[in-house]
Amino acid sequence: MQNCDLITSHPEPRTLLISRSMSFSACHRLHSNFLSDEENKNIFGKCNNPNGHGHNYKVTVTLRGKVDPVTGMVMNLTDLKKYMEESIMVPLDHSNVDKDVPYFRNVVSTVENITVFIWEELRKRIPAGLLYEVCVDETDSNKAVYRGE
Ligand SMILES: Nc1nc2c(c(=O)[nH]1)N=C([C@H](O)[C@H](O)COP(=O)(O)OP(=O)(O)OP(=O)(O)O)CN2
Ligand SMILES: [Zn+2]
Repeated sequence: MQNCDLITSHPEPRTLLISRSMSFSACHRLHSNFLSDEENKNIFGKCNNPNGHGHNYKVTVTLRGKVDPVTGMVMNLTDLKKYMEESIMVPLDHSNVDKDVPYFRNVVSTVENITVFIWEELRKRIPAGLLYEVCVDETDSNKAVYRGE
């Protein structure tokens, strides 16, 4: 047995988490079509201002899977980059989330719902069972994490 075999040999392929991050900029307004103007103002406060406001969102996508013994990869991170560009950058970057993204026509653009939207978009593209977690930082203080439950 050679030295490199000693390092990598294991009875079964090892299971790891791998992650990639990407940032996008967008504006939004917290507003529910199912509430009155007064209720919207009471619940969402300054974030209900009709002029909207913007964020630089940071999204981290984590996959969980077995390392292919030949390639040494759970998934090629360059492929993950492509899936993230299609799922995050194309629909959301430099958008007015509430007006430009049909999903948010009747869904409030909270960081929770944006995180679920991104999960659903990624799920259409990433091979079954690999997507583990989507984390969206809306500000330095506010974030949401979704694992598909
Ligand atoms: N559960 C949620 N609550 C709030 C969300 C959200 O997405 N989910 N979003 C907002 C606002 O849109 C905004 O993004 C953050 O508001 P806030 O934390 O009040 O931001 P500040 O600029 O005041 O940040 P400071 O940390 O106070 O500087 C609100 N709530
Ligand atoms: Zn906001």
